[in-house]
Amino acid sequence: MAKMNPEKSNKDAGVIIPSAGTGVRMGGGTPKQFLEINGMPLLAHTIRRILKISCLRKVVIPSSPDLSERTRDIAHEGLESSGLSGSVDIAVVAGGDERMDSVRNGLHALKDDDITMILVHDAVRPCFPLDAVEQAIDEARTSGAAIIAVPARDTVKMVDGNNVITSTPDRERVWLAQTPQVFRKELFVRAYDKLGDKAYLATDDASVVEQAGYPVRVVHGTHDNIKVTYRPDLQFAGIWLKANGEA
Ligand SMILES: Nc1ccn([C@@H]2O[C@H](COP(=O)(O)OP(=O)(O)OP(=O)(O)O)[C@@H](O)[C@H]2O)c(=O)n1
Ligand SMILES: C[C@](O)(CO)[C@H](O)COP(=O)(O)O
Repeated sequence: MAKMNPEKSNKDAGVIIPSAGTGVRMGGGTPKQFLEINGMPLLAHTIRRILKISCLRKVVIPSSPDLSERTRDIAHEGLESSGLSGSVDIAVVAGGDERMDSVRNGLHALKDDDITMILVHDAVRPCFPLDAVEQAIDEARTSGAAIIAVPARDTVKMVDGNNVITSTPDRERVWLAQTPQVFRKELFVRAYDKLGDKAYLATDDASVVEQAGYPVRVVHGTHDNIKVTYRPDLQFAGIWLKANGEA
């Protein structure tokens, strides 16, 4: 029987970092994950912080094929600077048309790996809270699925096609989904299998699991954990990363 590398033996998680978007809302031609913040691509910041999660064994990055080499270079630089070359594997795979297609491809690359937990984290969320992620991993180990989210700060309105308010949901029960989102591998695979070819567009990973009928818990995140979407978000992320010792 093949001997397990001792540096990997206590690591049982894989992370999918979907990075195949084109950044339409950011504009400007360069996909936002390659824009520089404090002298480093946004994707590099996200990877370096993700590598601080102690149970990670494998990082899978869905990327558009023309940018896969650049993506691989950024990922390997991150791995080397974190001193984890011997204990974490990296794979870059093809992304898909929608975020959920990219995640599906990432999941395919992890299917046969000897891991029990899967995290999914946007390439463009570099300011996530590590302690909350560890809590979400613990929660998902026990209950199957947990995501980082924050309660709504503002009053929420449901609005019809004519911009008329139709209802005001109870704010106490409205949470905004972020990433990382964490799942037991066998449950996440089953949820995607259950979807099959159904035409269903999930804008996050928990939705796929909810559709399959499994409960997903929320763990309190932070409002700082923004998804870099518009130009000013780059500035916020730059300040946050400096203030938190991340270059
Ligand atoms: N087909 C897609 C679309 C998105 N993503 C990734 O999913 C994350 C969140 O998506 P979003 O912020 O919407 O990124 P973009 O799709 O690039 O942005 P936009 O919607 O403005 O075009 C990003 O890391 C993005 O690269 C992906 O891997 N594959
Ligand atoms: C997964 C996500 O980041 C959770 O908030 C979000 O749903 C992604 O949405 P987008 O349409 O790809 O920006």
